[in-house]
Amino acid sequence: MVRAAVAGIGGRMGSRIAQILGQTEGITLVGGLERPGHAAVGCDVGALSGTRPSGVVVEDTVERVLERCDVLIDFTVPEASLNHMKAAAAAGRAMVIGTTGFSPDQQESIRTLAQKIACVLAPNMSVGVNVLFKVLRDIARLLGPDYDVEIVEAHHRFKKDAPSGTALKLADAVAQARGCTLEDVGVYARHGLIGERPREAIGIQTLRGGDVVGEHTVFFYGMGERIEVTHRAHSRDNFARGAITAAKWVVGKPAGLYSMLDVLGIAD
Ligand SMILES: NC(=O)C1=CN([C@@H]2O[C@H](COP(=O)(O)OP(=O)(O)OC[C@H]3O[C@@H](n4cnc5c(N)ncnc54)[C@H](O)[C@@H]3O)[C@@H](O)[C@H]2O)C=CC1
Ligand SMILES: O=C(O)C1=N[C@H](C(=O)O)C[C@H](O)C1
Repeated sequence: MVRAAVAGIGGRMGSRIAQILGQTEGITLVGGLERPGHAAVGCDVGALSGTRPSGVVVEDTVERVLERCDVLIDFTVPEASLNHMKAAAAAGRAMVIGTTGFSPDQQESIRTLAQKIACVLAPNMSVGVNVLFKVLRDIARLLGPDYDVEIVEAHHRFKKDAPSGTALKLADAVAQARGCTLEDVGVYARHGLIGERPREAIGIQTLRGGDVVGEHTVFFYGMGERIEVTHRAHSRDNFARGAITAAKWVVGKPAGLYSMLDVLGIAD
């Protein structure tokens, strides 16, 4: 039985993961972590997962949580996830990180820490989006440079980072397929007399509002036709199930940084 703990257990994703974990075989919720002062601190973890009270409460220090788990599932904020990963590396515990919005320096730190522990890092844990990551490369390669790529993502009003981690990874997949880097061709805003569209640009636009769970569309605009590929999340359950699948998969794996493509067995 895999022993999992959830960081950010009082949040939108963390609370849903706790509930679904309570109904999943082969894995059990043994701990929860929240930021100091959060209302969930001190609450019974079993009650949060919809099972019977366990006598284990949500903590506000990561070390105490790591003592009793095999894997820490983290959906928090970038700075917290990185601190949790440092602690997990010191304690020798695996991690699943769903948090998005890491800076390039923070991503580099994650790569370094993953030399010590096994870690699944994925901006989107749904099966659909991960299949899209793969398929998109083929579409981009087959269409070639004559098709203009624009990506539009929409999320709820509470989301803190933009563009979404998923949109950035979709854009990166297209850039790689075209033999360039997102750093060179990403266009994140347009305003004013900006001139004609550079052929190689990959536009990434962000919408925020209401309770939109998560929507991503990749447009391939040609002359006289276009392809639109859209993924819509109907709820957070697919992300939560993906995170739990990743947690069961990563325990016992050699140290390294893994993606959901590895978990799903569809990596190149
Ligand atoms: N990879 C994926 O499939 C998905 C990733 N996400 C990402 O997950 C992250 C969280 O998203 P939501 O759950 O919607 O946000 P949220 O704001 O509802 O939850 C985040 C939780 O983390 C807690 N937190 C903050 N600092 C902490 C600390 N130092 N220690 C422990 N807990 C701390 C907050 O109190 C909050 O309860 C975001 O970066 C989001 O983009 C969201 C959905 C799916
Ligand atoms: O913050 C969210 O809600 C989501 N974030 C992820 C991202 O940034 O890509 C994934 C999902 O779309 C929901």
